[in-house]
Amino acid sequence: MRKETAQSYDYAKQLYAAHGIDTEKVLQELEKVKISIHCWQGDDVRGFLFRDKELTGGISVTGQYPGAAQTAVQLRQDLEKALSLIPGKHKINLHAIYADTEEEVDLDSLEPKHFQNWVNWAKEQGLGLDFNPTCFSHKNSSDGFTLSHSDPKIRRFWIEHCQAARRIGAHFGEQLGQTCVTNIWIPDGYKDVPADRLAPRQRLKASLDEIFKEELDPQYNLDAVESKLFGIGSEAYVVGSHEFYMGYGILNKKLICLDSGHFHPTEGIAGKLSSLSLFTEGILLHVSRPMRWDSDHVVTMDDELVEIGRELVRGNLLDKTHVGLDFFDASINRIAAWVIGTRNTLKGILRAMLEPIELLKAAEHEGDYTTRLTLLEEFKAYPFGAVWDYYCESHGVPVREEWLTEVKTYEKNVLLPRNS
Ligand SMILES: C[C@H](O)[C@H](O)[C@@H](O)C(=O)CO
Ligand SMILES: [Mn+2]
Repeated sequence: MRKETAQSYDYAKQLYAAHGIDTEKVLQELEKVKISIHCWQGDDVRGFLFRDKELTGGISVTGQYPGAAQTAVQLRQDLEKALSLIPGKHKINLHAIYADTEEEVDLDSLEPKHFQNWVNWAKEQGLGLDFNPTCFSHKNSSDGFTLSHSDPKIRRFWIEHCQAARRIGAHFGEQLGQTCVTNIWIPDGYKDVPADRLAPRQRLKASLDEIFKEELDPQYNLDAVESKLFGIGSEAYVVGSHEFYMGYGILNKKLICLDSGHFHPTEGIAGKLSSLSLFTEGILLHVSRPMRWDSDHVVTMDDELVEIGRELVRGNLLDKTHVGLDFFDASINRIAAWVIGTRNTLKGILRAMLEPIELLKAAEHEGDYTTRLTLLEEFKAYPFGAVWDYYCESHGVPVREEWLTEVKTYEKNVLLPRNS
């Protein structure tokens, strides 16, 4: 441990201790937080199954930064690099299109064997895996509808894909000894105001009932459902809205996924966590950064991230919440994107753990809002960065922006040659 890191940490430790905050305990708690890092930042959501297919489903990646992973081997190599720059042990979130197989296989016929290379790798690295059926970028989703499609044949295809995905998820959980969260998101919706909002929702509900009919051991697989307000081409109506999935998830004991980019442009998700936690089996977060729309910018230390961290920590919700990321930016180095977004998410949680929660709650309880505001504001300048640096260094990962040098070297030696 470098002298300056240890000294700054000791100073910070004393400052926090004066308010009853035990930084050693806080870091033990932070150690338990696993972030589910989405693989799709590494290759702009292309996957390996249908590489000639354009990205559809009302989502979009912009930017032309060189060095995107072209193969599963490259993607794993890039993830390893990113993981080496992030403190703690985490999970990797795969989409079905990331099957690593020589076989020509369609989404409805996917099996665990098509992901065995991922499982072997995750075992070697001590990582967990999460999973998602890919209900977009496919010929059967070309008109924007999948599980709520009016054609029963198309619906059947997507039902079978989601059923297959859950089995793959359970396989991950069983093989890796860490529960896999399998999350269903579909793009279904209309560009313009529909005449019938109900029928597609009835069909979606029936499809989900079929998908979840097979009982899977919750120790291996947990199901989640993800809503959205609008996408490109589904501006007027999305079948799987927040209200739809909130009802479905509560009634059917599924995790509800909140993606921070999937609500009204000024609506945050932090304030929803306490309410949801009272009624749901659990929550899945897709921490993202919407800019004017669901633009999936890299997560930064903005007010929303700070609030999400606070709600998770103050409400003791970390045990009930699976914290995943969801952004894809091709205008910057993709490994840097993972590192910035994941380190920020951990830092947001750490910052919240280092606030004088009991003092704040007591002040609020007594109606002493002056003390509440004073503490909140003064703690913004407390040296949480010194505690973070200590955490990074004690985990053998670079402190502060030092990690960038490693990413730049990797870019020169590994990423840029991919494009030559
Ligand atoms: C790749 C997508 O971002 C992901 O499946 C989904 O979670 C989403 O957020 C779509 O907007
Ligand atoms: Mn999402």
